[in-house]
Formats: sequence, C-alpha cells, structure tokens
Amino acid sequence: IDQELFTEYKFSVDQLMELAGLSCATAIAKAYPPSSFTTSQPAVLVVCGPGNNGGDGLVCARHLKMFGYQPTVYYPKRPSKPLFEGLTTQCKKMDIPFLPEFPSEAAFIDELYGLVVDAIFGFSFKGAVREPFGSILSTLEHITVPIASIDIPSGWDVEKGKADGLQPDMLISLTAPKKAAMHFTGRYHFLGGRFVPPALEEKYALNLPAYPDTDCVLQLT
Ligand SMILES: NC(=O)C1=CN([C@@H]2O[C@H](COP(=O)(O)OP(=O)(O)OC[C@H]3O[C@@H](n4cnc5c(N)ncnc54)[C@H](O)[C@@H]3O)[C@@H](O)[C@H]2O)[C@H](O)CC1
Ligand SMILES: [K+]
Repeated sequence: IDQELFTEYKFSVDQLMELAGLSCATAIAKAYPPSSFTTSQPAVLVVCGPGNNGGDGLVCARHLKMFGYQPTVYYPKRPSKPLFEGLTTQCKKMDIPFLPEFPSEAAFIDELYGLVVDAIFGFSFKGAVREPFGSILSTLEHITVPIASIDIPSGWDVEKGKADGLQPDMLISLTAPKKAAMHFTGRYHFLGGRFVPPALEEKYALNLPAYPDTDCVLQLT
C-alpha cells in the first residue's frame, strides 16, 4: 500500500509524512490536552529514529509546538537527505530544542516530561535492535510517564508484537492498524493518515472505519 501510494498514486513522501505527523499531534492533543499534564509545562520528549517513522516524529513535534506543547527532540541518527534536514531545520527554527544525549536514567525522563512520543521505528523494523536504539528502548521500558507510539510500538515485530517490549499508553496507527496492534493493551488507540484513496482501500479490502466529518484522526479504543 505504501509503495503504491508513491508509485501509482504519485504522492510524495513529504506529503504523506506531513499528514501522518499532523494526525499524531492531533491524536495526542485529544488524549493528553495540555491541562492534563502534571509537569509545570506540557513538556513532551519526541524520540526520532533513522527512517520515515522518525520523520513523522519531527512533523509531530512541530505541530505539537503549534498546539501549545513544549516538545524536545532526541534525534541521534540523522539521514543526510533534504527531507529530514528540512524537517530538522523547521523544528529548530520553531525553538524546539534537540538533546545532545539521551537521558541516562528513566527517572530523569519522568521528572522532566509528561509524555514521550516514540517515533523510533515503524513498519520497516527488522531483526535484533542495534545501538544506540537498544539502550534507548531499555530506558523507555522503565519510565512511568505515558508513551505515545507512532504506527507501531518500537522494537515490536510488525505482525507478532513483542510481549516483553515497550508497552505504550497510546498507539497511533497510520493508514491502517498493523497486525501487531492486536497486542496493544494501552488506553488509547487512534487511526490517522487520512490519505488513502478509495480505490486503493477497495483493492486491498482495508475496510477502514469512517473518519468523523473533517477530522484527521479517529479514536478506535
Ligand atoms: N504510507 C504510510 O502509511 C506512511 C508511513 N510513514 C511512516 O513511515 C514508517 C516506515 O518508514 P521506513 O522509512 O520504511 O522505516 P522505519 O522508520 O520503520 O525504520 C527504518 C529505519 O530503521 C532502521 N532499522 C531497521 N531495523 C533496525 C534494527 N533492528 N536496529 C536498528 N535500526 C533498524 C533502518 O536501517 C532504517 O533506517 C511507517 O511506519 C510510518 O510511520 C511515512 O510517514 C509516510 C506515509
Ligand atoms: K514507533
């Protein structure tokens, strides 16, 4: 589906990433309004990985800032491609800080942030997790503040999930929930990425639920 959106339907990655990231920020604003934060500021740590899932995270961070949150980004592996360089510059010019190092202890994250956005890996994650992401995921497994995962909880097999892996409080499935979403036990499951043309939806019998009027997200659970 992802391939066909680009090759047959002539969407650019930038376009879909913008809609995906906007969906994520919108879903987060619905589940965790700034007034629900117990930290002095609605501070959000957005952890971005090396692929398009990380790009969704950068877009999400920019929209969160627009929505009145205080996002901070951690982006350790930055591809040298205009798309990611552009998204990084846009965030920096929005005064979104980029952490030089990942907090060494889970307690530091709990103290400073009210929410963590997991934009590390999406549907292309495979095999055993490589550094620096192994240590990052180990730390995230021990935090107590909620985690909102973009598309798939990072480190999970896209179909089988990972019983002893990250257990996010929120999942924002993009385009359509992946099979692993069956193993999601958190409080909020949203669908985002309202960009699938009806012909493509029919071809793969996606059977997507209807989004409410003009909304870019739909709460599933
Ligand atoms: N059509 C859509 O639904 C859209 C989805 N988007 C988002 O894109 C991701 C998928 O992006 P992709 O670039 O294909 O890959 P990932 O971000 O999932 O990760 C690839 C990245 O990670 C590295 N990697 C893979 N396995 C490992 C590992 N075991 N250890 C360490 N690193 C690993 C790999 O080398 C790559 O660098 C999808 O989920 C959505 O979030 C788009 O925004 C567009 C529309
Ligand atoms: K993720």
